[in-house]
Amino acid sequence: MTAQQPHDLNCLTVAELEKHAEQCMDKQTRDYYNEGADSGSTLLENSQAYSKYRIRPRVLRDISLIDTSCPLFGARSPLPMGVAPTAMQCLAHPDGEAATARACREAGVVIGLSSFATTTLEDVAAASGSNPRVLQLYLFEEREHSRRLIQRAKAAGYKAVFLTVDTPMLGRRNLEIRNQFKLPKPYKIANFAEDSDSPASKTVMDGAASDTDADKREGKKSTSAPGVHDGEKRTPPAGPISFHTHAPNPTLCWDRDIDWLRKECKPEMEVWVKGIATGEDALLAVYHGVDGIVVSNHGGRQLNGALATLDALPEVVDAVQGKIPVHIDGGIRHGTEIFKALALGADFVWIGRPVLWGLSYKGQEGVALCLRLLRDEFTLCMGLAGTVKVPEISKDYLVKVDKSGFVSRL
Ligand SMILES: Cc1cc2nc3c(=O)[nH]c(=O)nc-3n(C[C@H](O)[C@H](O)[C@H](O)COP(=O)(O)O)c2cc1C
Ligand SMILES: CCCCC(=O)C(=O)O
Repeated sequence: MTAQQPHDLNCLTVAELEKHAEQCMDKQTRDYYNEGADSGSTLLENSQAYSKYRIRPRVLRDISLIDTSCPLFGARSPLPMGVAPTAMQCLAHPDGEAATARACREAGVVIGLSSFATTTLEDVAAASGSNPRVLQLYLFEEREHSRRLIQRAKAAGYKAVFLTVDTPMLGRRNLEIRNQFKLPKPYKIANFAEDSDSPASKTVMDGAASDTDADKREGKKSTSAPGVHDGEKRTPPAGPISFHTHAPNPTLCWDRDIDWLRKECKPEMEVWVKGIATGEDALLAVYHGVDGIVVSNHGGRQLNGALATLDALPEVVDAVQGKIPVHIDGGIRHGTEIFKALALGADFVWIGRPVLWGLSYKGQEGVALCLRLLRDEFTLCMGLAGTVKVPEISKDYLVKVDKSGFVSRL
């Protein structure tokens, strides 16, 4: 990714990228990617939260040399921005996660790979070369699947495991239900294709109609669903691995699971938790020895009515007091918003849907475009605000504007 790259005159903003992507995706994919849980108010507020803050630019500061780099996993990242893990990218483009990985490599931007990717973690590692990658983990009740995945990630040079902690149950996504979402042929939930050798597994892995998913959505009896305690012993979900059945794990808890994960991952890989939204849980994360946290509400796809991530960020930053890095995702659509998140104390941001829009627009080239737009906007914002190094970005550069237009310093 070079600064001299010519503009795509049809697409100069992430908002335009979203419009193009709408034309490129089929309805099932568009609905799955873009929707939030329930009414979608948290999805909306994740973005709107950024407009409550305005930037206080400083001038006459010689900003001729701007350094956008920051520390990440013991090395330096050229930008305080990575690609968030999002499932099933082959829905956006046949090249899927491999295309995203190649664009990330070109830009030097870290890629987060979903457990529920349509490309194996080994193929993504090959497409990444020496570029950093992290594996997002859904820790299954059936530990062996997760243990194998962790070992494979270690062998393939992943820097960290990001345990998603905001999915003890699956959020209610009505469009997904109405569309009877299923992964079309020939795509597979690639990382688990080999784990599923029963005939029943095969149908789901091959992308055929997923009765299991439909049953789960319709509330038919499942061993994994939490509910009123009826005295029966829980048994982990059996059969084909699909995200409806296996990703939500209602048994996850701090003591047993975080300690287990640290033992499995370390020292080769760091252990992070993704989906922290309160100061209390941030403190628990520090207590349990995780290497970092991501303030996230899963892009508004889990608990609707939860606080926008930018609004949750200050209490998390206060609680952590610099002991571990604090990252954030959700609703970031412009480089100035990266600046605002950093000014409020985040060390790094992750970008979800805009990357999927880029991928559906033009595959690898579209992801590269998305990363370039955000990079250029962020660099411009740093310069126009009078900052030349990422650590200089602080709350001194922001004010908050309330509903009546009253402006207050932070
Ligand atoms: C289509 C889609 C699939 C996602 N899949 C995963 C996933 O597999 N694991 C995960 O932890 N988060 C997943 N996420 C959440 C993202 O990692 C991230 O938290 C969110 O997209 C950030 O919000 P943004 O899309 O507004 O940038 C997904 C999000 C979307 C939109
Ligand atoms: C738990 C579902 C797996 C994919 C995902 O995380 C999402 O669609 O948001």
